[in-house]
Amino acid sequence: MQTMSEKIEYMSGFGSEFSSEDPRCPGSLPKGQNSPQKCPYGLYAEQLSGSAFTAPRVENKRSWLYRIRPSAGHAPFEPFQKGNITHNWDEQEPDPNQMRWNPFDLPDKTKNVDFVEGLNTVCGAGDPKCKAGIAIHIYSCNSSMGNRAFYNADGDFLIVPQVGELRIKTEFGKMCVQPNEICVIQQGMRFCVEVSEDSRGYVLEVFGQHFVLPDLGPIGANGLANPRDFLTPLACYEDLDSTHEIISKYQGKLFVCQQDHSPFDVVAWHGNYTPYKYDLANFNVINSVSFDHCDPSIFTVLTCQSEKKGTAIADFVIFPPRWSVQEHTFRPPYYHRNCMSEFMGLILGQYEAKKGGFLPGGATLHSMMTPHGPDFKCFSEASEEPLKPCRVAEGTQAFMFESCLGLAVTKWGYDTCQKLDPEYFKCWQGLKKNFTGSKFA
Ligand SMILES: O=C(O)Cc1cc(O)ccc1O
Ligand SMILES: [Fe+2]
Repeated sequence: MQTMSEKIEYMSGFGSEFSSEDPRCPGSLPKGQNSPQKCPYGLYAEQLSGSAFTAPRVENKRSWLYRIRPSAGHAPFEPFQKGNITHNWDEQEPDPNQMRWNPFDLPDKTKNVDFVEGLNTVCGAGDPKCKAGIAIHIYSCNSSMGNRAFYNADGDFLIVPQVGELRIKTEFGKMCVQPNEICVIQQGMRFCVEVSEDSRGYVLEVFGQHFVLPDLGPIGANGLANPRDFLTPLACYEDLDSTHEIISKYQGKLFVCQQDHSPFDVVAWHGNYTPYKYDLANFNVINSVSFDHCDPSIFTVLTCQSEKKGTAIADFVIFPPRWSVQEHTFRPPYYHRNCMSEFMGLILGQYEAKKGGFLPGGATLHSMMTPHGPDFKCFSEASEEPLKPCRVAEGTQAFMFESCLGLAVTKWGYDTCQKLDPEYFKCWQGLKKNFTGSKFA
């Protein structure tokens, strides 16, 4: 695939203490202290806090940015009326049905829509004011943000591109994120998305906590998503004295303000609170090599934990290409009723439990205790297939946002997008009675 990215370099590690200086300004990072009376090169020092000052050391997140001007120099914010972001979870009556969306529309070719204008909330729960909850959005855009920068005061964005490469300028430097890669841009970090084609993807927003790598327990010290495969940008500033717009997502609404310079004017920075990206192809898959279907938590890339031990406000789980070797086992996902909510998306190919109907760029939602599982065709085939070792999910990538919260579907998700498939329930209708009363059916 032709990419528009120049060769971008990154630093490797998850949540590490990084430091980076734009090579055009050697010595721009103050030595031995954060706030010198005068910073090198006449820069301003600014701290970005991603945790309470007093959070335990392992959870303490902050970065120091050395920038041409401090972020405070901007005109007042006013409401920004574009896009379909909402945190009004009462727009629709609750609906426990299994839901499936056909692929969400790419933007109308006659209009220019950027990443922020192209954000639509599908479902969610909770409230950023109380730092509790999540929102799931679909973005669909065809234009770059130009002199616009966005930051989310409410929480963190985990962005999953499905079509189109995103070139993301951040205060920390540049990232290029393609389908089958993801990135996380945490609370408060300013960024600008450039695209050169129709682009679409999914966003998981968490209000309360940051994403962490799951514990590995008996798996040991290595496996699943390895920390060294997470990539953080290198400092790269621009010095532009032209009008820029800053868009803030604050308490579920968008606001815009103007300033007379680029916000991407960070010459050097250090800290452990940064944006990062991850290539899903680097996921080290661990699974049963004897029998039975393991729970999909074995495929957790990142988790955002609730206060309740082991219970996620949101897990980001993938279904990567892998070997399937289990003996005397029904190998696809089992039939399931879950106390958690399961929102699934498809980046590429087909999902093993539903080879028809669930399409790349579409989604499903199986709410709390809503029964779901393999469709009729999958069940019939997998009950009879010879159990040889075989590759599954080759050339595909499905994923799940799993949450302990009950998710409410928005008006956009239910109605405006016009993608909800009323026929979805039919995929389980062919599951007939096989019971004969005799042990050997
Ligand atoms: O398709 C789903 O519903 C997701 C899922 C996958 C799996 O392998 C086991 C349980 C589960 O909920
Ligand atoms: Fe499930």
